[in-house]
Amino acid sequence: MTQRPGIVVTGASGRMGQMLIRTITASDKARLVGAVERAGHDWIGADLGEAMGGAALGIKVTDDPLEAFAPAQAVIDFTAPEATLEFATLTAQARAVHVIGTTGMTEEQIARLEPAARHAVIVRAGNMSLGVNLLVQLTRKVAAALEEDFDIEVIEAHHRHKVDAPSGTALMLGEAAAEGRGVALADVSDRGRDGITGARTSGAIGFSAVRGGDIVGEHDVLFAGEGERVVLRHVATDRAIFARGALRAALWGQGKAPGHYSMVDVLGL
Ligand SMILES: NC(=O)C1=CN([C@@H]2O[C@H](COP(=O)(O)OP(=O)(O)OC[C@H]3O[C@@H](n4cnc5c(N)ncnc54)[C@H](O)[C@@H]3O)[C@@H](O)[C@H]2O)C=CC1
Ligand SMILES: O=C(O)C1=N[C@H](C(=O)O)C[C@H](O)C1
Repeated sequence: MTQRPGIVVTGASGRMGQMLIRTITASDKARLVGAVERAGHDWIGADLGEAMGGAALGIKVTDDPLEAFAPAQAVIDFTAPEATLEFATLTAQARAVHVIGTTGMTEEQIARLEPAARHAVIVRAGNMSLGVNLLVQLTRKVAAALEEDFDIEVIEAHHRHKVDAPSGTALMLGEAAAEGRGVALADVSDRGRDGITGARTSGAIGFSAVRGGDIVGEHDVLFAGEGERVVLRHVATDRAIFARGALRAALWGQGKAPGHYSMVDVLGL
């Protein structure tokens, strides 16, 4: 029997890091082989399980990704843009699959992933859940079916700790709506209205972000016409949906040709 792939989680103490660790340790398809946190974090050197308030796991949290990635077949990374860029280089050197959930990356930062994707598999998505990736497909179809007199607005809500806006998911939905309409999102995107904005620009795709409390993640794509509205909605109530998707991506990527893939590839949508 082939050995279960060994997985390292970066950002181990984070909201997603801890959810990923629980998901991987509960899985019979993968092994957790390492946990990385940023230098100076008070978990460095501690046993991961004990740091999470449970039984020892026999894995020490480290701030040395090079050493941690050496035995790994996959790295699951939900951290921050510059950290993810560093991890991409090191994951490619280890020839491991890099699953990237980090959002808030600029176009320039995304382009900097390409050298790594020439040597290893990268699976990157602003949302790893099955439901959102289905919603992306539906958004493209509805946008293609409706005329431009239906105004498109993407409305998202997240917890008070989220640092980027619009969310990665909102941008995926906006991209899908723009593709459905046959336009480039950069040409029609309308963000952050404030003050005397003037009337809505015809053909714009608008974005609004709500931040508060412990909201896991909610996304509406509103198609507002004269006399009717269509609303496509996804509501996440448990971060486990993202962790399950990320683990699925790490397993899917084993043995695949190097390249930059998305959850649409993983899910076969
Ligand atoms: N694609 C998806 O399905 C999802 C993506 N996300 C994204 O994942 C990212 C993390 O989200 P949360 O877990 O809520 O944030 P968080 O702030 O709870 O966790 C981030 C963790 O990364 C660590 N970190 C930062 N720099 C690091 C470095 N250089 N080395 C090692 N660790 C480092 C931080 O110390 C922290 O523990 C965000 O960009 C968020 O938008 C979140 C949920 C789902
Ligand atoms: O930061 C979060 O929490 C989430 N981030 C992702 C995003 O930016 O869309 C996915 C999910 O909505 C939760």
